[in-house]
Order: sequence, then C-alpha cells, then structure tokens
Amino acid sequence: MRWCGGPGPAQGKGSGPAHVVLTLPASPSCPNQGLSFEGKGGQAGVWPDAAREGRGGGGGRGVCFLLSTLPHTSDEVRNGFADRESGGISSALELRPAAARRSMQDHGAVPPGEGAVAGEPAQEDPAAPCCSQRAPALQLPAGSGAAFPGSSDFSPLPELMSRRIYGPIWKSTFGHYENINIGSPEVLEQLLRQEGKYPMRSDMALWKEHRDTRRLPYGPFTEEGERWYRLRQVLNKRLLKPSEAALYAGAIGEVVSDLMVRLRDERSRSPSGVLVCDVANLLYRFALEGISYILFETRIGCLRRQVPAETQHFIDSINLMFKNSIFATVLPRWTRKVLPFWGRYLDSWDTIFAFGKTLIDRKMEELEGQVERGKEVSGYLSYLLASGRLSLEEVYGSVAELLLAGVDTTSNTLSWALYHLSRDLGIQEALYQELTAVVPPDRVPGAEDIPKMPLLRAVIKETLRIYPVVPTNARVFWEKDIVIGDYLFPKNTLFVLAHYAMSHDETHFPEPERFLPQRWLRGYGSPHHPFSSIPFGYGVRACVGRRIAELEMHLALARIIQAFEVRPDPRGVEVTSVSRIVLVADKPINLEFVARPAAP
Ligand code: HEM
Repeated sequence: MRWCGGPGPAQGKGSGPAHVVLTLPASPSCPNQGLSFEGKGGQAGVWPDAAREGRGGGGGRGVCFLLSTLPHTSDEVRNGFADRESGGISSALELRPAAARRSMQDHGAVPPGEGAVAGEPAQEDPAAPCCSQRAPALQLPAGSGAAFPGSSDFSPLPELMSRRIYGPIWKSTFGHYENINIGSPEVLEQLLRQEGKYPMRSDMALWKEHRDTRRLPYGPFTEEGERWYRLRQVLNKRLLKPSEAALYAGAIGEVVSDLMVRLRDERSRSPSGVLVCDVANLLYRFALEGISYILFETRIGCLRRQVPAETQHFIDSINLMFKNSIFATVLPRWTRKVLPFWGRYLDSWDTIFAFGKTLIDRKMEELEGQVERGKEVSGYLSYLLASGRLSLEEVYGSVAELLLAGVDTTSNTLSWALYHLSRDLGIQEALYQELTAVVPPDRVPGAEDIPKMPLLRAVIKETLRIYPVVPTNARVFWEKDIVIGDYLFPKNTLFVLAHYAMSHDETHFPEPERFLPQRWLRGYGSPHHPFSSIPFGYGVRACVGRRIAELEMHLALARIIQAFEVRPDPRGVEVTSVSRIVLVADKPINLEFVARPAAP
C-alpha cells in the first residue's frame, strides 16, 4: 500500500494563480432582439459584455458554481502552464502512474488497455492539440478600459485531453490546491462507493462567507456534516421521488403553456416569422418561472413580455453574484478592500435572499389566513414551513440555494437538446412519431405520458452526456483515508471528478461527439459503465432537484416538438460548449420553429 500525500482544500482559501486571462465572447447579432430583458443585467460601462450577460439568462451564471469552478479551473491552469514545468504529476505525488495503472488493473479498476499515464500517451493522436500550446484560459485584459470583464469562458476540452494523456487518474494544482483528478468510471465507482454518511463536495468557502458575514443560515450546498444531513432529510421529501415530483406536473404544465405563448410571440416578431434568437434566454426565463412557482407557489412573471422590475432586479443579481464570484475566486483577498467586486458580490447575494424572503413571507401570511379558515394547504413551501423541522431562517437559506440551482441547469440542457434535434431531423421525426403515438394531437402531454416515451427520455440523457451541465464535480473525504487500487489517499484529499472527460470517452461511448439518443434505448448494442455518465451526481449528496428538472425538461420538450418542427439557424451558425461555471453555448443558439399542423 502506498501513501499518497496530498493536502486537501484546507490550505487553499481564495488565493489564485498569478497569470489570468479573461476571454470576451463574441456577441452575434440577431434580427429580432429587443426584448425588455436584453441589456439590463450587467452594469453598463463596467462590464464590457453587459448586453450579452444581461440578457437575463442562458449565459450560464451557473449554479453549481463551486462544484465545478475550482476543479475545472485547476485543470485549465495546469494544462496551460503548471505541470509542464514540473515534469508531470507523478513526481509531485510520489505516485508512479504506470505502477498505479498496473495496480488498478490488478484490482480490476481499470480494464487493460484503458487510459494511459503521464508521459505515456493513451492514444497516439497526431491531430490532438498539444496542451502546452493552448493559450492560457484566463486573462485580465490590460488597458481594455474595463475595470472588470464579466466573462470567463473555459473550454471543457483540456479535461478530455488530460484524460487521454494521463489515463484514469492524475494530479493537478491550482494555487495552493492539489487535486486528484478521476477520469475513469471504474475508478470513480471505487471512489464514490467509499462515501460516508455525510459526503462533502468542496468547501464552498465563498458562499459560506456571505452567509457568515450576514449571519444567514446555510442551505443544501453550503451546509455540511450532520446539519446537512438533517436539512436534506427535510428537503428530499416531496422532491426526490418521481411520484412526488409528479405532484408538480400541473404547475409545470401551466408554466410550459406560458413558454409556448412567449415562443409563439417571439417567432412571430422575427422577420421570417419563425426564428427565435437565443433560445437559452427564453428557456432561462421558463426555468426560473418554473422553479419559483414550485418553491414559492407564486408566479413571478418571467414569461411576460415585460418582466416585472422586482423579478428583473433579482435576475440581474444572480448574474452579478456569479460574475463577482469569479473575481473573488481568482484575485487575492486583499483586493476585496480596494476593488468593488467583493461589495457587489455580497450585495447581489443580499438581493437574492431578500427576493426569496419577500415571497416566503408573503406566502406565510397567505397560509396563516388559509389555516385560520380551516383550508388545507399544499405545495413545497407550505410543506417546508409546516414541517416544523426547519426554522424560518433555515427555510430562507435553503430556498435561495434551491432557486439558484434550478435555473441554468435545466435551461441549458433544454437548449442543447433543441439545438441537436434541429440538426438531426431524423431523430426529431422519430421523437414526433413517438409523441403522436402516445398523445393525441388535441391533448397536451402530461407527466403520465413520459414513461411511455423512451426516446424523449433518451434525448435528455444523451444531451446531458454530451453536455454535462456540471462538467467537473468534486469530493473531499474528510472523515477517512481513501484507498483506490493500490494507493492510499489521506483524508481531506480533494478529488476532482472529470465527468465531461468520462462521458466523452470513446471506450464507453463510441463516436462520443455524435448525438445518438438511441444509445440509451434498450437493445442498443453498446452498454456503458453505469458511472460513465452521471449528470446529476451520485449518492446521498446527488442533485435534490433531479426529478423536478427531468419533469420540466420532458414536459417542455414534448410540448415544443408537438407544436413545432425545430430547424437550425438558417445562417448555419455552429455552436460549441464552453464551461462558464456551468457548461453553456459559446454563442446564442438561434432556431426556427415551424408550426406543425393541428397542434393543440
Ligand atoms: C439538468 C438539470 C440539473 C442537473 C444536470 C443538476 C446537476 C447537479 C449535480 C451534478 C449536483 C451535484 C451532485 C453531487 O455532488 O453528487 C447537483 C446538486 C444540487 N442540485 Fe442539481 N442539477 C439540475 C437541476 C436542479 C434543480 C432543478 C434543482 C432545484 C430544485 C437542483 C438543486 C440542487 C441542489 C440543492 C444541489 C446540492 C445538493 C446537496 O449538496 O445536498 N438541481 N445538481
């Protein structure tokens, strides 16, 4: 047994790499822009890409921020400049990768021939770009006139390259952090099966700092240990089982109907009468409306043509919170006193909490009246408030985090699904045929129809395989040392779970870049490892909103395909993914929605 000394995240609070390059995205124009939503988000003059970022959504302010930012960034940084100089990961870790690989094969963790090790490429691929030639991922533009640029796009590809070069497990560094990256489902399974009762993702220090500064309680993302467990026990109920999530089908259906109205309105305002620009923006509004309706039992008007000012302010604050988080992550702590980002970061969180609090308080008053009148109360918030297991403060903390988690995730996934369906009319037609076989043309699809539509579910699974919203996740085993194959990792080692690399690995998914939903259908020839694509995470710490997200995505997709044939942007714009905290499109996705005859 080897001892692999690797300090965990405890030493790494907040200090970032010295070289940082921020890239600014292009902002393609669109003939039918001009919604009230556009251009309000960032602070003009401060954020050079304010108009794009301020479109209210779709751009991926991303939720599971600290799930993915740190590990992903670390990989970028390592590929850009760190490890090449140090001569590879193995020396620093005293973990000889070739031996590691052998030992993992001995233990059945890695099939022979899979992966490779540092200095020993897994596959000869002369066309593959060399990691050391990549431009560094982050850069503060000198003299750009911008105090702080508002974007930090990372390509998810370096993770894939690292996986190809180094094999199933490799080390990377980021500032003071040392990460152990897991790039094979077999090893991932070994790791995750050792999870204890209270798994820890990462220290979430930045979010915790806001709660601590403002004396607010932690939510499911920030809480740890026994307190997290108690919180999850309450939150899981009425959310986690498909049958429980189905209780919200009516509410989601209502919001999907409004989405369809807005979609029709937007396409009718385009010069061609069928084009919708930046569908991710529209779907962001759908997702926010949907999750708010479920959480607060109140409509907040995201799908109105004119978004209410209060709601718009809240959306802008989410945007600003994520933007300023990036600076708080990469800039040294002392800059918080002299630069405005830290104040803005805290202020935007305050707005997010205040928005939730107002809606919760309003609901409480309503409920008190209902209870006084002897009326039965239902709904998720009512359940949380009436459970007697959370203080009101804890409800405020949890709802704010649930709200944030439930927007970019579903909206970006839906956008990618539509993008691919528009480019593969054969699959889209098969989906339409499946739908019409289950749902008569004069009825809208409901939750009860979804189990009868395997292709619909496969489309979402395949979308999440190609675009895992959270491309890298993390785990810190703080309770015990961890054994993987022949190696012992001391407790507090930070493990980075390279989900993007795993779900793009041709060993498990032949032709990994192709959108092939049929992979997920019974009888399809090539089975894959169960840990090769786990977009909602794993175990007791897995996504609490999974069933709600699936229901939202299935119902919305079914309704859209029932009503429209979705066609690509006639200008033939190719879109690729970038990791902007969550995995998002590198440019707006514009699609044509051509009405089908006889849709309800
Ligand atoms: C496509 C949609 C979504 C995807 C792909 C997704 C993915 C994830 C992933 C990968 C995690 C980390 C799990 C782990 O560490 O094992 C997570 C955590 C979480 N998600 Fe989601 N999510 C989605 C939608 C939602 C929605 C709609 C909600 C809210 C209702 C939500 C709430 C949460 C919360 C609160 C956590 C933290 C759980 C904890 O730490 O205990 N997610 N999500």
